[in-house]
Amino acid sequence: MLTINTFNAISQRGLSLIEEDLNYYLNGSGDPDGILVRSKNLHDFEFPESVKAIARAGAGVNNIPIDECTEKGIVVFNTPGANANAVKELVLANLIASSRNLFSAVGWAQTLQEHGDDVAAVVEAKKKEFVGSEIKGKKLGVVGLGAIGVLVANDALALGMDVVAYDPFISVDAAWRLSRDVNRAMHIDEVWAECDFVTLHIPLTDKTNRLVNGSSFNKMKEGMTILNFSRGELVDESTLGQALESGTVGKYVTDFPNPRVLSMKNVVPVPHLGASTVESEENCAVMATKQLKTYLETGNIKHAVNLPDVELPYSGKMRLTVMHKNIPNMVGQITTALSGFAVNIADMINRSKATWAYTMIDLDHVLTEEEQAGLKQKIESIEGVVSVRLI
Ligand SMILES: NC(=O)C1=CN([C@@H]2O[C@H](COP(=O)(O)OP(=O)(O)OC[C@H]3O[C@@H](n4cnc5c(N)ncnc54)[C@H](O)[C@@H]3O)[C@@H](O)[C@H]2O)C=CC1
Ligand SMILES: O=C(O)CCC(=O)C(=O)O
Repeated sequence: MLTINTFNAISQRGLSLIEEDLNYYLNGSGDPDGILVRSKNLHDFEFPESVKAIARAGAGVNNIPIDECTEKGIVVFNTPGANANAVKELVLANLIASSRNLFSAVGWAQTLQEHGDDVAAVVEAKKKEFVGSEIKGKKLGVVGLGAIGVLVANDALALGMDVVAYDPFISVDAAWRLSRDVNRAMHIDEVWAECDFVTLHIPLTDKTNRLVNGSSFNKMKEGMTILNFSRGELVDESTLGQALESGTVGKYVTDFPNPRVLSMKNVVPVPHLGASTVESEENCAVMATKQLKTYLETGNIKHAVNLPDVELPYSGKMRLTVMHKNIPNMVGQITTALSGFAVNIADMINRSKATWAYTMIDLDHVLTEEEQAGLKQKIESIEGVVSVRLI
């Protein structure tokens, strides 16, 4: 039996894939084989030794200590694209709503009951204070052209906007999906200088932390709106307040409110709703659960952030999986360890991603419990090996 524990509210569509499988316990013990999580911060979490994999039902993995997990032999998955449409729709909604002052106007209208039969007259007298602008013909900057950024860029074009985008690391897949009418910014400063709206769709990493900072604000077109549905830390809050105060930034729409940002003027706080649709929660939960179960049951890897995709049709009687550093002579040492157990290799695969690698070897017969323990111990003692499983 395998155990999967969950953090956060995971959609029932995903949970049923565990509950209805007799080989699994859901939230069954303190020593799970796998963890399903959404936004819970796991940086201070003590991972039990039993944990072999974590699946993030969502895109951003900054809540998971990836390097620590990798060193401990834990594979970390996410669900690329599974919530992209939900975020895109909310970004477009906020693009229009912020341009039309919709939230403050609706907030005001909700207070009018006391005017009784005069409500219509009060509305007509005051509505000029909420006059907005159309987004058609305005320039939108999209920073990050991944699953979400591409959808936002293409649909903003359809709404009549000029779109300029910046992503020096765009994938070939994303480039194929991007409309050729999206203009390419060669430097992020072009986005700051030219755009009426900028929307951020990049991961939070050491390199992108405070990507939008005092120097960016100095280059910005006066009064621009920034939409941040990626992560709060991408924007330097120590200089944001002044940029909003001076009007350099006209509005800051953020999915990541905190006390500091809430005290600033012209902030539109959204309570982290980017991925909060029934459809997106189901997509993420189902994808994350399937990836996690596939890894636990077969060793095959799809959409891990710390290892490459590795898939090998099961062709032997028993499977050996080894997660190890991407250094010379690892496969040689693993097969040498196997040679002591008089077992033939039916098939094998080795793939690497940056400094880490993964080797799967199908064996032509089932080893005894004693042989399995001996083999595991031998391979675990190879320098650079962080996880060994026999499935
Ligand atoms: N508000 C919410 O509920 C949600 C927030 N997110 C956030 O949005 C982020 C993006 O999500 P996806 O589009 O699904 O991710 P993705 O991985 O498909 O795309 C990210 C893109 O950013 C680009 N990029 C990385 N560093 C960059 C830089 N310095 N400048 C320009 N481009 C850069 C990458 O090349 C990639 O194309 C996630 O990492 C997450 O933090 C994602 C889903 C829901
Ligand atoms: O699970 C959620 O609601 C948050 C989604 C998110 O922020 C992400 O996928 O990066």
